[in-house]
Formats: sequence, structure tokens, C-alpha cells
Amino acid sequence: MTQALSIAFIGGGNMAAALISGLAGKFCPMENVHVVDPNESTRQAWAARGATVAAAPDEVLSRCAIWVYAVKPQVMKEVAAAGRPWLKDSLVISIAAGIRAADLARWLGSDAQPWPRVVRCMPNTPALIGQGATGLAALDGVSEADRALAQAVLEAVGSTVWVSREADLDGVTALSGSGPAYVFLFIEALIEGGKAVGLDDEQSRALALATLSGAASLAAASSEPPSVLRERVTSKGGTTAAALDVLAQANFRQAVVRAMQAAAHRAQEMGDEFGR
Ligand SMILES: NC(=O)C1=CN([C@@H]2O[C@H](COP(=O)(O)OP(=O)(O)OC[C@H]3O[C@@H](n4cnc5c(N)ncnc54)[C@H](O)[C@@H]3O)[C@@H](O)[C@H]2O)C=CC1
Ligand SMILES: O=C(O)[C@@H]1CCC=N1
Repeated sequence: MTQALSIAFIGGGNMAAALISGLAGKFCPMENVHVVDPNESTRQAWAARGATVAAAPDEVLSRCAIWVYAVKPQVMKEVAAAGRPWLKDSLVISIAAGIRAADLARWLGSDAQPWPRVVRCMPNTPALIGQGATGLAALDGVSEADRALAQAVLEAVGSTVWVSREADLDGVTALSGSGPAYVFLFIEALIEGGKAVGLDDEQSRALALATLSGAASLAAASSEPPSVLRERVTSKGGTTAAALDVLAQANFRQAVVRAMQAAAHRAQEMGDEFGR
């Protein structure tokens, strides 16, 4: 365990669950996790797991060394305003898609903390099993110690990559933030395909998951690029070539690139729309 710091989650939904599951017992004990969420059943669930809870920001927040904003981008501005009176010298981490660190700092700024220390990051749901991938960017002026602290929080749930330009977090969002959804869609399609070629649901699911994780592990372990690994599967005139021809005709690769461009564009739009 790094340090038994107290950490507050403002918003106790899906992503907070993914992060807290990895953090608790690693970064800090569950009793040092404070969850602020207006939803009663969400609070009850966190209390049952040993966290302290509150329906709205209160003085407990001032005692937490780290605040993690895990609410929807649409409500970040009003949620930040509600927390502002309690921000003394906590490090602020936001995981909200699109919301720029400077906007959050502006909403949170007060006489006590005129320019809050904000690290913006983009994790993903595999954090739930300690296999998240997170991109991070910090406001100018955030110290090395604060950067290291934010990194330690996210490293408790997976790997981290810093980007030097905050705008690149919109690209991170398009790749690894939203990425699990693309992979799940591909898994769904593999299972559907397995059934279309005569396998049952259980067989299709087992083979689809093993193929996905086996291929990903092979690509990660290999010194060769994925294109070479792909060619090695593809015998001339064989089954893989027949399949890849169909995917090429459907512009699979371009569709993935266009999908990611749409995600990055939406992140920028959300920053403009909800950051005002
Ligand atoms: N779901 C994902 O895969 C990822 C989501 N994100 C970001 O994480 C953030 C949260 O997303 P999810 O956890 O998926 O959403 P969610 O809807 O599961 O959780 C949001 C939580 O915020 C709570 N909330 C609403 N108003 C509040 C308030 N005034 N004060 C405190 N809490 C309040 C809700 O009750 C809910 O529990 C979003 O900004 C999203 O962009 C980032 C990376 C991946
Ligand atoms: O769909 C979204 O907006 C969030 C951000 C990345 C994953 N889910």
C-alpha cells in the first residue's frame, strides 16, 4: 500500500466502482474511501462495502487528500460548484470525458484555493479487474509529487500513459476509454458468427473469449507488429483470406478509424458544450 490517504469519489457509479474495486486494499483501506452520491441505493451499496458516504459535499471532503470526480460530464459544472466550499488543499482528479482541466479548476477555484491542482484522466472499465488503461494530463503548475500521486491512484487499477497535450486525452478517450465497448461488440459478433457456422452459445463464447485474449497476449508479447502476426494466420487461398476479404469489402478498418474519430470529436464537443 502506498499511503493510507483518504480519497473521495464524487459520483459513485460504474467508473467509481471500477476504480474503487482496484484501489481498496491496495492504495488505501475501504474506510478511507468517501463516496458522495445523491442516489440512496448507491450510497447504501457503498456503505455496505465499508466506505463512508454522503448525499452531498460536506466537511469530510476537506479532510480527503484526493478528490476523484466521477460524475457525468453534463453535471460537472454544478457538481463542482457544490464542492467548492470544501476544497482546501486536496488534489483533484477528474475522469469526466471531454471536460477540460482548466474549466474544472475555474469552477472549483476560491479564495482558499484560487487555482486548484487538477489532473484530468481517462480510465476504462477493465479497471474493475485491475487491467485498466488510463491516459493522464495535468494542468500546468501541478507538481511532480501530485502527478506521482495521481499516477499511483490510477496504477492501482492498471497501466497509465501521460500525454503532454491535454487535447490528446480526447484521442485516449476514443481509443482506450470507449475501446472496451468496441471489443465487447467484436466479441458479440464473434459469438453470433460462431452460432451462424454451427457452434452452440457456450462453445462460441468460450472460443471467442479465448481467441480474443490469446491474440491480445500474443501481440503484447511479440516483437513483431500485429500486421505480421495477422499475415502469419493468413494462408494463401485459405480460410482466413476468405474471411478478411469480406471484412475488407465491408471497410472494417476504415469503419474503426471513423468510429474513433467520431468519439474524439464528441469528446471535444462535450468539452465545449459542458465546459462553459
Ligand atoms: N463508463 C465508462 O466506461 C467510462 C466513463 N468515464 C467517465 O466517468 C464518468 C462517470 O461515468 P459512469 O460511472 O459510467 O456514470 P454513472 O452514471 O454510472 O455514475 C455517475 C454517478 O454520479 C452520481 N451523481 C449524479 N449527480 C451527482 C451529484 N450531484 N453529486 C455526486 N454524484 C452525482 C450518480 O448518482 C451516479 O451514481 C463520466 O464523466 C464518464 O465520462 C470515463 C472513462 C470510462
Ligand atoms: O461513453 C462515454 O462518454 C464514456 C467515456 C469513455 C467511455 N464511456
